[in-house]
Amino acid sequence: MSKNPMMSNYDSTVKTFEELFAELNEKARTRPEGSGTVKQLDAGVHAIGKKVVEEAAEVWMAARYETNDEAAEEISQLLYHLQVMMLAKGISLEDVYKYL
Ligand SMILES: N=c1c2ncn([C@@H]3O[C@H](COP(=O)(O)OP(=O)(O)OP(=O)(O)O)[C@@H](O)[C@H]3O)c2ncn1[C@@H]1O[C@H](COP(=O)(O)O)[C@@H](O)[C@H]1O
Repeated sequence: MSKNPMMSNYDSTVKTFEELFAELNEKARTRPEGSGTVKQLDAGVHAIGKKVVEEAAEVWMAARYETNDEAAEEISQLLYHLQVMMLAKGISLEDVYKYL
């Protein structure tokens, strides 16, 4: 069990932010049939940007009116779409982390 209270629900079997980014990079490279990520990338930066804004609004509404678990799910979807945007633009994790 982690000593960090922010990580108290962390389960080592779940996907991390870095692991998802590596998976999405691989999808972009290999372009498997049926991948939603490939479809998003093909739709382009403008369409991906709309998804980012849509998911951000869903995070806001879930945080305001729904449970923490529902808000967490919306946050996961926002993180996913931000990663798709990073891939579409060729922005790496390091490019973002240097500003954190
Ligand atoms: N984590 C995600 C993830 N989060 C959100 N989404 C997509 O983001 C959208 C958000 O869902 P909404 O509830 O807003 O649904 P929606 O508005 O009805 O969705 P759309 O009609 O716009 O597709 C859904 O279409 C999901 O497919 C995700 N799609 C994929 N992943 C993961 O990305 C990886 C690669 O996925 P594929 O490229 O599809 O193989 C896998 O590990 C997936 O689990």
